[in-house]
Amino acid sequence: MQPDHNASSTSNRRSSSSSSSSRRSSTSTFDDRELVSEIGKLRLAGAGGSREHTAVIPKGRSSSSSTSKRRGRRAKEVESNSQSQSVSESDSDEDELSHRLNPNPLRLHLLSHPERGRGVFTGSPIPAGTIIEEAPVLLFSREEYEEKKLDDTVLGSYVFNWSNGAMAIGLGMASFFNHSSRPNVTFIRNTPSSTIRFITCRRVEADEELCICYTPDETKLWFIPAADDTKSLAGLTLHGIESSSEEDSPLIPIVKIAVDDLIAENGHGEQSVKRQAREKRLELAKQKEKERESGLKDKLNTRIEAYHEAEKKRHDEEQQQEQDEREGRALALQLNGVGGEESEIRAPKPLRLASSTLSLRETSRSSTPTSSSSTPMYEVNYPPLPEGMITSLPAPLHSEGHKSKTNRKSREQPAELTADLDWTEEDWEGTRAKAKEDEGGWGEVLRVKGPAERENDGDDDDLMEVWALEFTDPKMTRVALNLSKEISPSDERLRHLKRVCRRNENGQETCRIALCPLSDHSIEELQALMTDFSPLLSELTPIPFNVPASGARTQEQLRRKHHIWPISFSPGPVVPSSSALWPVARKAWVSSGIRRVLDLALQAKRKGEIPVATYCTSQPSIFWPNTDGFIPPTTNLRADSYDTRLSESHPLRHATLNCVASIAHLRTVPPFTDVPPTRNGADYLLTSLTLFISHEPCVMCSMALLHSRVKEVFYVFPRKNGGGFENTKEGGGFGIHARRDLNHRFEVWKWDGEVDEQVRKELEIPDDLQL
Ligand SMILES: C[S@@+](CC[C@H](N)C(=O)[O-])C[C@H]1O[C@@H](n2cnc3c(N)ncnc32)[C@H](O)[C@@H]1O
Repeated sequence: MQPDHNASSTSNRRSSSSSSSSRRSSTSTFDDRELVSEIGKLRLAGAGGSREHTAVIPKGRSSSSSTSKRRGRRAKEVESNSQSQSVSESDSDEDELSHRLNPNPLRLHLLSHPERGRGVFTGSPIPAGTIIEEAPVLLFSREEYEEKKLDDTVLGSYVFNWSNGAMAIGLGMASFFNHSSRPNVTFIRNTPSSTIRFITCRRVEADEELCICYTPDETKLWFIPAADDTKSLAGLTLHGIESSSEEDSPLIPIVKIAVDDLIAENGHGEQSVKRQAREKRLELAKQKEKERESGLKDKLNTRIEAYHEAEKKRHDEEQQQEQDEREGRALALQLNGVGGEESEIRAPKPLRLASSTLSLRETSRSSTPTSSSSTPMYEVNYPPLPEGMITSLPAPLHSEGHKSKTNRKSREQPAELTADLDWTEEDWEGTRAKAKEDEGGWGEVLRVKGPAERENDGDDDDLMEVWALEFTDPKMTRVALNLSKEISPSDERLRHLKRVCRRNENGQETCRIALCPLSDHSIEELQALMTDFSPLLSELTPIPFNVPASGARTQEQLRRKHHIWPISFSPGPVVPSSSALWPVARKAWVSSGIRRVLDLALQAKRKGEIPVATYCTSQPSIFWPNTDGFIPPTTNLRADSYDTRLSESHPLRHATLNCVASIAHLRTVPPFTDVPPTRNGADYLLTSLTLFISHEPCVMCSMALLHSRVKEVFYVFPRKNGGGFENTKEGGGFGIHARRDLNHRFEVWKWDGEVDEQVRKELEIPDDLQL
């Protein structure tokens, strides 16, 4: 048994163990029990130094009558001693006495399971946290273990990994705990005392098997684990308590016949038999899996049928209910002395009230001009609702209801088509000239890069630190390279780097191998890994080395960065860092948008609002990008808005959300109604539109913009806390506009030109306010 360990040596063991364990069951049960019994005695006599309960397996085979008498006596002792076998049991003399009288209070015993072989079972419930056993171990050094080829013997299935590569055979019950992926017993190795402590990790019921987890990774097991049913006792053979013969065990014939058949058929050596036995087992396992799958299919079909039946029942009930209601209404009409045509009642459909709460009133037919005026119309009057209770949801954004009246409080900012930006190229040139004169004025904008853009653009000369190995002996290259692939296989952060860097330094070729980012390991960890990997590497010391943080997108970058360390070259558009290369017209247009939102924010402040304002518009067509996949914006669609949380006493009336709502509303009125939305609410889309905003939006608003598929955003004042865009290399901020893990990206630009000091002061807002 090699819990969570020794993966390398399990594979050669796999072939042998199950068949050997089965044969063991048939031949060595008696000896095992004897051994366990002796250990039990030793420990009870105090030789093991432990006073915890120890399983005692009676020596030899007794007659079944004497066994059952002993069982009966034991059961009584257990009952009189109660179930309190927990770790915190008191140390009194009385306990000692009861312990001596009752050597197996947990009524542990071995049973043979058809698939798992022998296992430890309990006759009484055991609370969680109970120490089952403190088992002494026999230790083997790894060399001794491998040299003596213990792995190829029966013992191979019973070893625990110990510390420093040593292996241990657990005595007592330790060797008989079978594996379960949902164990009820856990174990702790105690190296100073060379013992393993087994403790229940949950309550164990009477007659349940006690199992430990050999390894959480079941692919490392050297046998095919049987289904996890620690409670199934059916057909099991008792070991130790009742007499058992080899033939009793259902395990023995199955495997024995399999192995014997193979020997008879092939006459090959032991290895071949083991291999074929394993194949046979695999076949059996596959067959079982098939059976399980077909069982699942059956179950699924049953569930589908049950679902259909339930659906049908529900449908029938609904029909019945509707029928009842129709009859009830007709009756009510008759009682009120009006014509009983059920089709004339106009009751709102979704609300169902008991018919006794209904009253009818006549309404004027004139409200429905298309109906004939001869027949009176009736509406159902519901009892009055408590005052202030909202009786309907706000109408969907793209609906008649929204345009006419809604139950929402009327908006202070009705969605209106706002004025276009007022700009000319001359303005820009003028402001630039003036800016020079005054050393102020309007300036450029800077690109705010999200994490996905920074990874790709290769537009910077940033460096990152890695651990590298440096050597001059070319023979080291292979082993060092293999180590680097082992330490950081396909590491995203190193994808742009070539692993090997060769340089001719001072007339000698020096080779460096990049191992991993510096932060991944301490030097001590790395050295330990290197020594483990190959003795050749133990002579080298890893050094921290600066390498380019990204690959190259242009020839110029390649030349520059390659000088430091060889990197990959993936030509492509570089994300510009500023507006410096833009046409003057676009700069002028953007600066007028910025001016607009600052003016609007000042107006909001005058109205007593939080001074944050937005302006959303489409780019003039002369700026439309000439790229595949560009969807032209809805031209002339423009809205502006500011924060109305204070005036509307509504926590969600942030400037950005107001602006998205205004655009959505505008799309529902002429002249933007010609293209109906594909689905309800699709009007919220800001596809290919540009948004100007005075302050960096909060995370919620940034997500709303992402959701709305905005094309680009310009803002003036960054946020210290809680902004959705700014994202530093050190990991601050969210960079919501360009993340690998989100499904839309948009450009974000920050105004880097002058802002009048007075305006800046007026528009200052506390850092902790969400915008
Ligand atoms: C440490 S021994 C456990 C006692 C063993 N059942 C016996 O009869 O001696 C480990 C062996 O038990 C068997 N075994 C343990 N857990 C099992 C499981 N969940 N399913 C099938 N066989 C299991 C395997 O043959 C394994 O090599």
